[in-house]
Amino acid sequence: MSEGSDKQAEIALEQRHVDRVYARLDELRAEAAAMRDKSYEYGREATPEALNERDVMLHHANRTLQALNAESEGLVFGRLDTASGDAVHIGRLGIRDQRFDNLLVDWRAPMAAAFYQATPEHPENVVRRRVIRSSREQVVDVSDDLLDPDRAPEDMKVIGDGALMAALSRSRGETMRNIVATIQKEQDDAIRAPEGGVTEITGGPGTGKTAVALHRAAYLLYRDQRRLGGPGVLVVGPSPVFMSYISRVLPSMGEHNVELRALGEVLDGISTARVDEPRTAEIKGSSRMVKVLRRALRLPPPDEPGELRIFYRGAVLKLDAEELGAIRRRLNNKGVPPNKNRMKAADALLEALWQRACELADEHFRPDREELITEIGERIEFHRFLVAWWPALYPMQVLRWLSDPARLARAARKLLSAEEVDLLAKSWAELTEWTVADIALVDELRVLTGPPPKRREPVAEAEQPSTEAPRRPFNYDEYAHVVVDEAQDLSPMQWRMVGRRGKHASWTIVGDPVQSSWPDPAEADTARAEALGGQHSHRRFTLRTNYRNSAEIFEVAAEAVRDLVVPGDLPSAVRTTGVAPEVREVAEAELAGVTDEAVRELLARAEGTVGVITTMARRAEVASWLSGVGDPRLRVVGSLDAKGMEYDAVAVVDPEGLAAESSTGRRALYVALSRATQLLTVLEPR
Ligand SMILES: Nc1ncnc2c1ncn2[C@@H]1O[C@H](COP(=O)(O)OP(=O)(O)OP(=O)(O)O)[C@@H](O)[C@H]1O
Repeated sequence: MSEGSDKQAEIALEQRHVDRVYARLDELRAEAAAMRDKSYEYGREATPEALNERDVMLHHANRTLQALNAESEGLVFGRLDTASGDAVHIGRLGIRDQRFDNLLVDWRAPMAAAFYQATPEHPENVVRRRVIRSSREQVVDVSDDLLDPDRAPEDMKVIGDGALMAALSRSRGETMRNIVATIQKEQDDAIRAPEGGVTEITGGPGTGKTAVALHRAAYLLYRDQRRLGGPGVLVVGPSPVFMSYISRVLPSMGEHNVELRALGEVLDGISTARVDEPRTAEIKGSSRMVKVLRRALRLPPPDEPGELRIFYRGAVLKLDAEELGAIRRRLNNKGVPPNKNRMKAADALLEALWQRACELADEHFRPDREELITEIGERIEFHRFLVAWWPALYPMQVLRWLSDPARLARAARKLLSAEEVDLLAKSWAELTEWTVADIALVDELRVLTGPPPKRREPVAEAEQPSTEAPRRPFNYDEYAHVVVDEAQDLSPMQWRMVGRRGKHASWTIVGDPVQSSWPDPAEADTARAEALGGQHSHRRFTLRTNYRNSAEIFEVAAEAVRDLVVPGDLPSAVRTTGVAPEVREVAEAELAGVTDEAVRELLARAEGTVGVITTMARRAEVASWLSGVGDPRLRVVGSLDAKGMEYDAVAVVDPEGLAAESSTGRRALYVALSRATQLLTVLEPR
């Protein structure tokens, strides 16, 4: 038989199994739906036992349905043939037939581990590993690795090779796909590492860090649904664009109970994607801000009343600015969050008024302490004063007050330079929308001020809490596991914010120091260590193969940072396409026209997405050059939004400008140049 007809025969063989799996899947769906309907019946009886039973049934039925209804494409993707002659099919979920025999083994089950772990050197009882590729319910291809030729039966067929290469060469769509069929051994080691403590995954661009982190989340949820499922898993990533790009990976594996948040969306009730100029973001992210904010809270409110004057039984009791200042200092020194100190503030004022009354006492005026305190304490004018002098503090308002350079300079004395104060004050004075770096400051202030009285913060229209109520309590901090992607870019203030969400969590931390856009890694490391608390167990995995870029593209990207790193820090790209990137110098006046032309050419040549990456400052300008293109596969992004993203073809416009704009220079360029899977064009203004 020819290789072609052998392959058709093997495809037909697998199709028969796949048909059985889908038929059984239909049965299981029907059973789960029936169970859900039955649980409603139970509810009608309304006894506490029946209601409890109903809730358990309903929860179970809904979870099962959710898992069974996950994207059905590629449900069965692998098969292992063992030395003892058994065949095991591997899939995105586990399915048993009516006799309870395995029709499909979940990729996360121990039985499936050999699919990822077996190598010709250590075949682990596996003779042949097969990757099955399907389109909907139709098997279209099989691809085999023969791991143990000596133990293979005579008639065993081995078809084609390179399931991984085929997967990597395929064009990319809007969203990231799961990689369950082709997870590589070094990746699988990180995915299946124990849950507790901190698991750190590093590696260069395209080594699959994000993919591995998401598959690890799915794996951990599968292995310990009870511990992780309730408290939940949080995944934090750089931008909303990125979160949307990775949003389908977990649901495609049947996992819905994972919260995905960009750094500008971590705090409940407010979300932003706006970024500051690098220098401003750097100051806002620095841990010096903790002290600045602490001090800012101790300052009197901007419209603080200058004196307190109360008429009491013919006497005028007066506290002047100096006396009020001394009372404020004493209250501040107690270290209690100001919103929790409001009663104490009232008591301190009344006590000072009593002292004043004592000083004024004579034969006509004989004040009584209890009487004075009760009477003045109930007066509306006293309360008006208190509200103005010691107002309830709302984090966003406190931050907005710092747009006054004099006020900020007081809070930042000896912490920020005059130039830094100006930059920050200006950024808040010109505020139309909060920035991503502000969110961590607002979160810090939330803790420092303490909870304000239960009245909605007077926020501007754009900052109104989103109407979509979070499923968990506001600013929930009980996640059982937190995944941080692109961790190299978190500022110290952002580490503090994320750390608050995982007080009792185990962690998966994913990043690449070489791609860092944070200028002071040591400061961020300290904040990170604090955020992770006293986690003792710490394991580290390094991924060394770049699966995204063609070798030709990665060669150009690596050039940008070659002299900044040791050779071992750069991954090796495994796939050659024979297509060299195009690097062109263009006169500035012609840049718009040439960009338009180059992008149209990339769209014509690439099957999937095309990304145009430029400086943050020129984003809108470059987008306007391309407004006539009108192809939904085209994306124009600034360098920061390109973090973690991937496109089939990329045009990098103004690479030198991009490096110059970032505080980490060529590292930012390295990120931009390493986004393409197939084609890269670089346009450098002359
Ligand atoms: N084992 C694999 N099989 C198939 N595709 C893979 C595999 N590993 C990684 N990929 C693909 O390689 C690309 C890069 O993966 P990913 O985005 O996770 O890399 P990364 O290390 O996070 O990159 P960066 O640091 O540049 O953000 C993705 O398209 C991913 O699906």
